[in-house]
Amino acid sequence: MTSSLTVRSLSVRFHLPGATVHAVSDASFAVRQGECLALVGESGCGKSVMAHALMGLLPGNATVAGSAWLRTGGAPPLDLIAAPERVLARTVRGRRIGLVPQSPAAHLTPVRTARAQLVEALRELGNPAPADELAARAGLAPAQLDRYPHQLSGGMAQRVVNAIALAGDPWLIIADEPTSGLDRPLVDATMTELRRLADDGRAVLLITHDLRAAEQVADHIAVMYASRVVSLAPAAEFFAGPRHPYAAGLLEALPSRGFTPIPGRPPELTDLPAGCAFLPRCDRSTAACSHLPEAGTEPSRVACHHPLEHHVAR
Ligand SMILES: Nc1ncnc2c1ncn2[C@@H]1O[C@H](COP(=O)(O)OP(=O)(O)OP(=O)(O)O)[C@@H](O)[C@H]1O
Ligand code: NI
Repeated sequence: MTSSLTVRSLSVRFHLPGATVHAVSDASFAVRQGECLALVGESGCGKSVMAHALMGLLPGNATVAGSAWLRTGGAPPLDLIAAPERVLARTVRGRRIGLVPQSPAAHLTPVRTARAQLVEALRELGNPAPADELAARAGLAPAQLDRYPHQLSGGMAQRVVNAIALAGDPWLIIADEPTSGLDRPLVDATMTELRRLADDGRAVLLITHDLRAAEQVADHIAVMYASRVVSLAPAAEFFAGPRHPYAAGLLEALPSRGFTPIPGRPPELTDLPAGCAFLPRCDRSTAACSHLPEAGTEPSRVACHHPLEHHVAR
């Protein structure tokens, strides 16, 4: 059986005094063996919260609903949302799923060298591979590993956490902005490495603002807007002509496509409308849009009452 992660109707709420943050709403998608799914969307739309929900890393004021079934060869299927913390800690985090955290510097211990932290991860996860080898794959020279976190540039710290995420040889790699602070050649190298991991029979969930990087590596593109996955499409289709007006807007905002920003701002996640959250920014909206659009069906899903036509030959 093909290994996969299948997320169904995942919702995450944060309870604050006097307000509820709707960080992830009714998200469904799958990542299969050999595939890379890129998750894109503006800052604050819920991408990292989704990653943390899958890893069991949400804070105490969060409630989670839905399911996320992890099926990988040999091990019994596991619903990451229902699984006890003990099981996630012992069998999932670092082992079946490796997370590249979004803020590398915050995840490194200041008083120990990068090497000490990578060696510890390898030992804990029972991986006999030499630290230098893992580091080299992440684009780090052995001498750079001997530095303390404050002696690392942002790009080097990024590469250290990328290497640590792979220390347990995980089946799924969730990479949350793995290229922030990296220059183009290192972005390309990181994407090549992620592609290699997927091609080796693993799976990659890439969270990124960098659509150009996503285009290099992803098989499918999921777009989040205001806590919802509003579009999910094969990458070739997405880049040829996205059907969701928000997805189209994201592409038009790229420097290579004219740099036209989407006017307006996303709504507050404490105060989401009942209908389409993109309505106030959308030039295709009608009265129908005050009702929530259906999520659509795979392989090319578009949660919109008035999707754009696309002209890709099927
Ligand atoms: N512990 C928390 N308590 C309350 N709200 C939170 C908490 N953690 C995250 N949020 C809120 O959840 C929303 C989604 O945040 P998230 O970090 O997932 O965004 P993101 O899509 O990853 O953005 P970026 O691209 O900037 O990383 C934000 O509005 C954020 O303020
Ligand atoms: Ni984030």
